[in-house]
Amino acid sequence: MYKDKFVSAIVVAAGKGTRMGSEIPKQYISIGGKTILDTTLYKFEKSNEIDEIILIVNKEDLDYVRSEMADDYKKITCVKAGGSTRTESVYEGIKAVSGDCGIVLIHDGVRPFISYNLILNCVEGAYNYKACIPAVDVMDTVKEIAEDSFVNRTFDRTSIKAVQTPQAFEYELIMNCYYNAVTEDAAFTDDSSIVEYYGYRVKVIEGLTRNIKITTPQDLRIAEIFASLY
Ligand SMILES: Nc1ccn([C@@H]2O[C@H](COP(=O)(O)OP(=O)(O)OP(=O)(O)O)[C@@H](O)[C@H]2O)c(=O)n1
Ligand SMILES: C[C@](O)(CO)[C@H](O)COP(=O)(O)O
Repeated sequence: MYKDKFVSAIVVAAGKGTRMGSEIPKQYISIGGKTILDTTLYKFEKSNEIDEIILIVNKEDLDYVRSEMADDYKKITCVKAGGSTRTESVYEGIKAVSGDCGIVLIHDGVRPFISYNLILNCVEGAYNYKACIPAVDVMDTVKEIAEDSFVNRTFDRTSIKAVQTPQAFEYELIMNCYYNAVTEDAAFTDDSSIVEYYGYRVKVIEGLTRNIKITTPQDLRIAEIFASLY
């Protein structure tokens, strides 16, 4: 609980890992003796603020996860199949949270290096502002490139941030936004974009550089090092 609010964490792990190109989906690859997904789940299991975990996985992994993984986590209340996009998978999670849920955290199952402090800060942000996301500075210069591969424009980097998860929201706000968004044609790449799309303000807090999304084989090598540190 955070103050008077029941807090649900939705961990989405129903992706195929196309960019990783591994034989098994990347969330089941072991780093430092534990799968990436287990490392992520452990953080939410041990966080003081989290009351329940909703785990979203591929339909074909449901039996394995329910029988071999879910029992290790007392806070997992539901393991459910995701959809063909991240947005669909998240929506399955939102529909599965407990009735008394007040705050929802949505986290990528492949961001295992999240800290307890970041979880707390995101929950606190959702409590205070209804919508809160973590972000870090961008180290490269960011440009918009036209279809002909010539530069259109260069952004002012002081106002550009790279956004992470967990993204945290008041339950009613995120439920209403997702309920409407699933019928939209737009492709949303994070949860905040959906909330922004419906005109709500989203508070940005300091993220964590180690909270990487393991996406490519190179990320996996970095993750091996991080696993021995965090
Ligand atoms: N249909 C989907 C797609 C993605 N995800 C989850 O969303 C997170 C971020 O997605 P990404 O890193 O893109 O994972 P994949 O979709 O597996 O990777 P790729 O895009 O390379 O196929 C991951 O934890 C992934 O499992 C999901 O639950 N359902
Ligand atoms: C939600 C996210 O992790 C925020 O940075 C990101 O947008 C997910 O993108 P992906 O292409 O689904 O990995």
